[in-house]
Amino acid sequence: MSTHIYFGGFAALAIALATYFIFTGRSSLPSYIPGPPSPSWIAGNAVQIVNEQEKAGDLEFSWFKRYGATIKIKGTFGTDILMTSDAKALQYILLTSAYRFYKAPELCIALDAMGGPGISTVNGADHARQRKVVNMSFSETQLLYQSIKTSGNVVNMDLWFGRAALDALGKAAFSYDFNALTDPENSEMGHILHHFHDSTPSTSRRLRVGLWALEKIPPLRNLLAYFPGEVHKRFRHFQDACMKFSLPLIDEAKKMVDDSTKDMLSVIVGANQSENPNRRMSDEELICQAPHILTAGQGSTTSTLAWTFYYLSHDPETQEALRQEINEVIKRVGPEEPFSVHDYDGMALLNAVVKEALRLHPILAAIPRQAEFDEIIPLSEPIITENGEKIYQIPVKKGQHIQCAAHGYNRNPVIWGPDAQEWNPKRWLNKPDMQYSVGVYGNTLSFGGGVRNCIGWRFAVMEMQCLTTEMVKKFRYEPSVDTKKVLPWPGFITTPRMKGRFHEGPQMPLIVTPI
Ligand code: HEM
Repeated sequence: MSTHIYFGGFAALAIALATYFIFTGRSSLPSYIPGPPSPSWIAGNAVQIVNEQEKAGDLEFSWFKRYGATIKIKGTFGTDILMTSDAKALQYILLTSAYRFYKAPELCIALDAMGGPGISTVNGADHARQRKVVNMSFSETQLLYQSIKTSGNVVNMDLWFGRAALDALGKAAFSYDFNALTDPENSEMGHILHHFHDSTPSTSRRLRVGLWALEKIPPLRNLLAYFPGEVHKRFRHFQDACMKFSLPLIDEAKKMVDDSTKDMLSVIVGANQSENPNRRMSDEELICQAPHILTAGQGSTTSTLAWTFYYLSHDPETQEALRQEINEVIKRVGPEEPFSVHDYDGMALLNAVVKEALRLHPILAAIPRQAEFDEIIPLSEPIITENGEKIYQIPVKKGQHIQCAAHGYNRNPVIWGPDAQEWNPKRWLNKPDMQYSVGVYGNTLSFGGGVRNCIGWRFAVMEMQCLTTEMVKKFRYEPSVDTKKVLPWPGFITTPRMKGRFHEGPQMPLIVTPI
């Protein structure tokens, strides 16, 4: 049976390839847009971004430095990709145009394989419908977080933050205890998520070609269920674990008559039931929200927190100033009183530290989009052609693939100044208004932008404010001998990993001393 399926799959792939090369032109973008040479016709520059750099973003920076803020790179089978770190172009693509640029199909297929068709992978009217219902859960949620425990002198802060972020998300999103902090050995979800992105090769040529084929020949997606690979098994395990805990919660929430439980999932279920029946999410759509919230919310917050403490450990002056800021709030509100949202938002240095870590380490290296119509994209940094002409607008055709470069924009010196590559939280203390609006928090691209920006950004910021405050109040941080070997690994999401020891999972080994 499966031999027939694979044979059929390969035959369809061969036909699609032949059709593609006969009927499509090779270059979809104007020839004056500069860009790096492609090392591979099959996989293009896209594979280089993950395979040929030690630190996420370095390669893209070298291209932007050489060719300008908007460039052309190559995707699978020689297709053109427009990659931009230009503020005006990003504002146009992500905010002004809303659903005229869809999330790129390649990414939706990969995310579907992880968590099924939920809010992160649907487009257009379906996205607007799901987003409306899911949005309510984020406006009503109170942040819950665990008390802090450490086990020794050198602590893998990424592992620790991963557990804290999972438990906080479990309580706030599902009123469910994953016991990642209290019983880490037996927390199934804790284990799955800590190694979730290990070897997720958004990297290899095979994967690129596979995603290309799945995009061009949708029936091939039915074969995914038979795929034997390790990564795929991990995703299936994750989806099964999500079903196990979320199905009973959804059933219970449907029966609830009052709205006393304010976790995200029950708010989503409740909001869905009060929706016009034609606009309601189906049970399948409801079930898929849990894996999407977990995959989108846990690793991202964990890595950002790990980098925040990496920089604080290297910057004792800021660490101490932050401790003082925390102590001033404690003096004002009282030693036993919890800080309010207003207190956290009023802590200038705390927010500067969180914004600077987010700016330097966006979780998604690029936010991929695809034009749904022919478009003219405006630029603030012109392309200068070989004969010196300045180009301020680029025409793109329906179907054009675009990469909104998060690293590139977040460290673009035209926007952030000559020290854009450096850790400098003070830049946020007196920051002038920016000319273009791109992102929701500090105007970085780290939470995306526009109609499908990060729905959990406020939750993530609160979580990072709370955990950073608690951890700085109680402990002091210094780099360990291994800290300098930690690199931002450019996988499906960027995670901190030890050089040459990627397979061990995300790590941030710091010396932690109780105060
Ligand atoms: C530091 C933490 C986080 C970062 C850096 C981050 C980043 C992002 C980015 C860049 C996107 C946009 C992707 C795109 O446009 O293609 C996104 C979307 C999303 N995020 Fe986050 N995120 C974080 C935390 C969270 C949390 C805590 C949650 C849930 C509790 C969450 C839930 C989501 C969801 C559901 C989407 C899809 C929204 C949609 O497509 O409408 N994120 N996130």
